[in-house]
Amino acid sequence: MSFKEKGLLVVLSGPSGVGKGTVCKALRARGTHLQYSISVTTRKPREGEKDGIHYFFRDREQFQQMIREDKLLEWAEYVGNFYGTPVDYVRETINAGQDVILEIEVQGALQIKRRFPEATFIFLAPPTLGELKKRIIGRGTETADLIESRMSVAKSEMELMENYNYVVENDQVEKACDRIESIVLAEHCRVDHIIEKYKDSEGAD
Ligand SMILES: Nc1nc2c(ncn2[C@@H]2O[C@H](COP(=O)(O)OP(=O)(O)O)[C@@H](O)[C@H]2O)c(=O)[nH]1
Ligand SMILES: Nc1ncnc2c1ncn2[C@@H]1O[C@H](COP(=O)(O)OP(=O)(O)O)[C@@H](O)[C@H]1O
Repeated sequence: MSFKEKGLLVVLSGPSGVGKGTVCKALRARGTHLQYSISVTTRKPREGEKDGIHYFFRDREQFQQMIREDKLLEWAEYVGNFYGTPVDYVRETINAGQDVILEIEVQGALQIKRRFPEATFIFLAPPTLGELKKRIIGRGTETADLIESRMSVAKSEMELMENYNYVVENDQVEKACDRIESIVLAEHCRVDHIIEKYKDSEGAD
């Protein structure tokens, strides 16, 4: 019997500074079987960042046009810049049977929850709020004022944890990667995913 299995949409989110970027980079380095969506942003490229590799860098007018043309699965304004996920890539990759991971902030994750509830939502959590603060300070990208406002945003973002299917503590990067890999494996065996797979295969021998 042959059947076509759709890929999963995995949404990895959590407060700024928790380590989303670091964990995604480590998953890539491991060669974990996931496809990484490239977001569109209006923020300026940082040194070493390339268009079409790290982000699609666009101006505000181009971004607004993508919203009008319904080309974004979700989008959010974050610290004065816009970020969004191109919908075509996600749809095509999932339909081709491959799993896609999105590394996005929490507002965007909540939009996906409304539009695409069957996605797998993983909240990356810090071991403690004190540790989160240390990481934000350690990254050195924020001024003292901004650190306090990031922390108050982070506290309210922590309360959104209940909207997710899984919480992964990012105590150690490699352990967090192990947990995410286990979740993806388990999601492929979920009964509703399997039933969908057989429905889609009706008529196949
Ligand atoms: N909603 C949404 N958030 C995104 C998207 N792409 C990146 N982000 C988030 O935007 C935030 C800022 O990203 P970035 O400017 O690259 O800075 P950094 O990740 O904090 O170093 C991070 O929390 C990202 O996870 C997207 O397509 N949609
Ligand atoms: N498990 C971890 N233990 C200690 N430091 C970490 C861990 N994960 C990430 N970090 C550090 O925390 C800071 C924020 O990580 P980053 O990936 O930029 O967060 P985010 O993408 O969620 O904003 C970085 O300096 C990173 O090296």
